[in-house]
Amino acid sequence: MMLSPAARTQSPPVRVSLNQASLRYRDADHDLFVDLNLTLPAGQWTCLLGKSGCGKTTLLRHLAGLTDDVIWQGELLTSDQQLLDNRVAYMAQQDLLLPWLSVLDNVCLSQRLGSSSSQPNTTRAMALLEAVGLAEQHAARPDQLSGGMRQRVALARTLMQDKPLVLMDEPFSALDAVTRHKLQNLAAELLADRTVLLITHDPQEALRLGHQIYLMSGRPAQLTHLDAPPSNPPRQFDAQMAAHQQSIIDQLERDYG
Ligand SMILES: Nc1ncnc2c1ncn2[C@@H]1O[C@H](COP(=O)(O)OP(=O)(O)OP(=O)(O)O)[C@@H](O)[C@H]1O
Repeated sequence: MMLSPAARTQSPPVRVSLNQASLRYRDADHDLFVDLNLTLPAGQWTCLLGKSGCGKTTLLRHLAGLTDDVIWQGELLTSDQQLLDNRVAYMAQQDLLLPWLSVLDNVCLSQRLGSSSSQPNTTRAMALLEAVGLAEQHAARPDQLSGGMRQRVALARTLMQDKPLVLMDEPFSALDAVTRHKLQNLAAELLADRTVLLITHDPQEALRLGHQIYLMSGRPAQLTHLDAPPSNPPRQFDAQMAAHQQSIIDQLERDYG
């Protein structure tokens, strides 16, 4: 079955801006970031790199509305002036699959939990499972799967949701190189018109997928805009990208002191 981007049932792509954002965990003795500015252009992918612990996941969770243990200041604006509530698909670092549901039911979960009274689109869910290589495992429980397989289920569940803002925290980290390449292409295709923020530790992945790339570093953390290739993602990796990758690694290394 051919998979196409989910039928758009919502408003056009949304631009999301964080302005002068400062955040500190209530039990921490320092700010994680201060006066941070970030714009996620509508319908484009933004990739975020940075040393472990610098605050990337916190930033993502904050955009997802999942931080209640923080002191926060700043503005979170959308181009349509609507709140982000219920308009965010969030793929966490942990796969967060429900152990008592089958793989297929996990993929359909957001539709089951949503306000819509319509039945989950199991045909699309099965097509997504086929695309991530797990159609045969649709009736399995998550604990019967490997870590990489579980990550593929979580990705299928994210791609199943029809949300204008998609936040993904290292979504391809547990995959082998060939599967990762294939699923990067699939996600780029199916989320082509969404506003995406993707965290990755892999400069090559950021260069393949990002319309724009940021490096988060320091304490309090700052964002540095890095050049992304001018072509449209997903990009093929070539000699120019390899040179680009090395310059990103050099910049990342500076944060390790
Ligand atoms: N609930 C919490 N309460 C207090 N401190 C926290 C909490 N969650 C995270 N932190 C701290 O905030 C800092 C940033 O954590 P965060 O998970 O955002 O980093 P990260 O850049 O995503 O790291 P990684 O790349 O390893 O996932 C870390 O020092 C972490 O210990």
